[in-house]
Amino acid sequence: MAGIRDREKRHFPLQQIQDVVNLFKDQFSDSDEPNLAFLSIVLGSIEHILTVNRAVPYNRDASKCIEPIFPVIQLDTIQALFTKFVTLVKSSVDLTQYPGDFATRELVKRVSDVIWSGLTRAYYKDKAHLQSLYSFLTGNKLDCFGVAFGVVAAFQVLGYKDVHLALSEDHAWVVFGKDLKETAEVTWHGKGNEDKRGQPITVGVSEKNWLYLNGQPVICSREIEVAAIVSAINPSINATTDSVEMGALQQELLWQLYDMGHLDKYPMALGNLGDLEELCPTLERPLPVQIFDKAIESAKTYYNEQHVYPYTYLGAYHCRKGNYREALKAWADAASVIKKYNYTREDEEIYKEFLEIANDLLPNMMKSVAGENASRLHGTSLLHDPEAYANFLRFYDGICQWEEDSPTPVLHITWAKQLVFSLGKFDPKVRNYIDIHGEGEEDEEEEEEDEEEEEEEDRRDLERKVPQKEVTKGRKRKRSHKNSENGDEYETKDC
Ligand SMILES: FC(F)c1nnc(N2CCN(c3ncnc4sc(CC(F)(F)F)cc34)CC2)s1
Repeated sequence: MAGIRDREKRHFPLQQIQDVVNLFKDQFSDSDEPNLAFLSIVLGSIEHILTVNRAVPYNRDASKCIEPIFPVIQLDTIQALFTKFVTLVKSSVDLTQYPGDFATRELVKRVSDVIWSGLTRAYYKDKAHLQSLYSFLTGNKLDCFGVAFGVVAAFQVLGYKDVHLALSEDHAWVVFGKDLKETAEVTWHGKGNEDKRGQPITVGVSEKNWLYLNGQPVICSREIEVAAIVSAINPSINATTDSVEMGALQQELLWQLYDMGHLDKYPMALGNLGDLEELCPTLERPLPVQIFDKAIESAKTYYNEQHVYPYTYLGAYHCRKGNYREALKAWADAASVIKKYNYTREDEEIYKEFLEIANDLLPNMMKSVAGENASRLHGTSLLHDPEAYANFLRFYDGICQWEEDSPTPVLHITWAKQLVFSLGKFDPKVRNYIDIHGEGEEDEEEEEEDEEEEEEEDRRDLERKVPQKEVTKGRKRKRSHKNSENGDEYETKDC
């Protein structure tokens, strides 16, 4: 692994967002890999100054907003930290004990221990700004993602090309070896769970398990690892304020990675970009909904529809915009993904996501729609819309199916109370306009229709031989439409 070369040095000192964008562009400009440790230290040091230690001159005259500032990042600061990381990694691992081009499980565990032992004993693990090597090298603190990323960056320093980051929607681990066939835990997950560092993630562990995305995690290349640290940028200064400069830098870098195609297989990064574009739209760039749809298409194309967040990003966006029909459809689609999983105790994050939708967002949405007199009087309200009702039922059906065969229950009395509350808001007449059948029944119906078509074909044959006055027509097929991507169909008749 080369150190910091002229290719990096010539961009310093970094004085504005464009300098950082150019530095990143340069990292992808030739055959060498982007330098993960170096880039993480750069991003972490900028984030530290813009969010944690905002040495912004306090503006006494409150009427003038504080001029956006950008810290001047000196090369020697970055160089010192990078050297510290390289020294730590190279001095802790005696590579003569690990011959061969590919990493071994023992070496992966060793490097994970090196990062692990560099952490302070006790600290709040889910605090903000603990994701970068800047945090590791200046504060000895990393979050779950940061430890996994640190292991991959360390292997790059040691000259390995096979160790890569694997990302699910709430966990991170590494893949390594010939054809990236091996997997290993390198960090902890959640609270109160023993870490399983060094262990492989077997099919038995990942099957029907949301934490491991049923074997469909994002397997990063070096470029997608850069996208991961850009996506992990946290512009928040406190619970209510974000650094405009840090958010702008993250947005710029994500568009640069997007243009190079490095977000194509990374739905969550596309979701992050969609959220940033909602806050601060970039001229001549796709709209947030288009970006969220790209994330959905990416999850369909590369991850066999096993990812939930692309739909919850879209649903949250539509809910914020008051597009309640579209929000309902996105949430029904999200539930149609989660129903393929069994809920286990380490899935709290996605549980909280669906709990908020079912017991907070949906009821409030129904309340506000029920209050809209005009649309109610004209029957154009969502409460009269059979498609909205069908999506509402599909949402809850998905959650019930999620709970089925799960070792941990999902539903409790609050879910039931909120279901009754939301369900009761729909106009009773809407129930006359939908037919419900699962995937199994639909096959029967299709068989029936196939038989009819065969009979029809026989009649036409007969007619051609013995012309008759009239031939009875097959039964008229009701208009049916795919309400979801996974084959469940809720048929609606023309109302
Ligand atoms: F509206 C909802 F769907 C969401 N809003 N923000 C969401 N995020 C925020 C960003 N986020 C992420 N964004 C990019 N990459 C990753 S990799 C990962 C798992 C772990 F942290 F590595 F363990 C999480 C994550 C997690 C999901 S989902």
